[in-house]
Amino acid sequence: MAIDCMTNIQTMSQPQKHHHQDNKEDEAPLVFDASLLRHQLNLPKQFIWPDDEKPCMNVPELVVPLIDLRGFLSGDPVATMEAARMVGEACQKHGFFLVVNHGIDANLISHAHSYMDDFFEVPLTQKQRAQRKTGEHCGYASSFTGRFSSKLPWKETLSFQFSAEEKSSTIVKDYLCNTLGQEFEQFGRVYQDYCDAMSNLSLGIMELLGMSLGVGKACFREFFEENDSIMRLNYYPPCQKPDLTLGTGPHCDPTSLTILHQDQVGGLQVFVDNEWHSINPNFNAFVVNIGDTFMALSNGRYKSCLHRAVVNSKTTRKSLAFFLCPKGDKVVSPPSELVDDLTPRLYPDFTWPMLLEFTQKHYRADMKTLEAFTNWLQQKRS
Ligand SMILES: C=C1C[C@]23C[C@@]1(O)CC[C@H]2[C@@]12CCC[C@@](C)(C(=O)O1)[C@H]2[C@@H]3C(=O)O
Ligand SMILES: O=C(O)CCC(=O)C(=O)O
Ligand SMILES: [Fe+2]
Repeated sequence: MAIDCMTNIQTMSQPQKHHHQDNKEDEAPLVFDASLLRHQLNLPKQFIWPDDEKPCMNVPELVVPLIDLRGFLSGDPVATMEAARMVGEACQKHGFFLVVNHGIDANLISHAHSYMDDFFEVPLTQKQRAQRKTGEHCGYASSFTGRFSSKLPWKETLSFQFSAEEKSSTIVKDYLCNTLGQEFEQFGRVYQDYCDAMSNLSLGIMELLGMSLGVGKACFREFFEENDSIMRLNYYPPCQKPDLTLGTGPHCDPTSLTILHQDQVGGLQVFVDNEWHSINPNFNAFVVNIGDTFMALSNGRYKSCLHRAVVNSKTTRKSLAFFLCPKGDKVVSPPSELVDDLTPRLYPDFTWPMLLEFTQKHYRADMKTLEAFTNWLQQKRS
């Protein structure tokens, strides 16, 4: 069956029912164990996506600027202005861009990918030591079986909290060691270093975003200096029917800025101009995208764009996602320079924990999240 790649946005904007609301009692809870599922001829129905959301594999490549950060990182003013201009242009269009010469050690990136196997290739029961609990966003999740009962993603994830509050925080290493055991100490160290590097890089990108919006380089850098971010390891096992399911369903990141590193397999797609486009792998580059929280901080000038990941029948795919989030007590409110009679406030003040609570409890994040969240806040406040 040929599936039209022009997706029906209306369908994707509906809030999704939670598992406990629509799971039939006579159905055994589903467990995503790739080592067992790969021997089944057919996918369990929960993984089969509706026709208008099924993936298309051969999609056009998205034209995204490749932004060279070398000049910016070494303090060259001309190169910095050019990088800021390119960032601004991409963020007004779709919110996705690539950065190269970003200063992150290639060995650290390689280790961050290879250490994923140490975790995801152990038996399910061992991974479940870190089981993500309902209502929480950290820990191990095999698909999202505990949260949703349909349109399940073909993936496993391990997520953990990062805090940039203290200079030498070991929050990532401690969490991983404490939940997975002492044998994961080196594993913990790798992701602690990786998160430290990502937090640093995101502060640099915040400078460029501030310059591009005409509010100065310090504005957003200072706002995010004490970030409480989320790191997620995405592990997509091969799937016998990749044309029926998705690795990550269409969504907009509710967070502020995402820095993603994908391996050489490919699968990331972005919805631009009513069509899905691929962002092809490039080991030297990080894929950066604006999330809903930054869209609100920019008073809607910069876009948080719908994206998804497709899977394939041959190879496991891995991606590393660092989701920059403001510290919990920071009020998300656009700088006054971005608000005037022509461009009045689009969203009310909020804090990141409020938006996180909303998306976790009430909504699967999509293009209408901020609108739905605004209505929910207004109802709650009246
Ligand atoms: C299915 C989903 C998981 C997610 C919420 C979402 O609806 C789409 C975005 C996902 C994400 C990415 C950033 C971190 C996270 C906690 C968030 O706020 O949005 C996760 C959500 C999650 O894992 O629950
Ligand atoms: O794996 C990918 O390429 C995308 C993952 C993603 O969008 C996410 O984790 O929010
Ligand atoms: Fe995402």
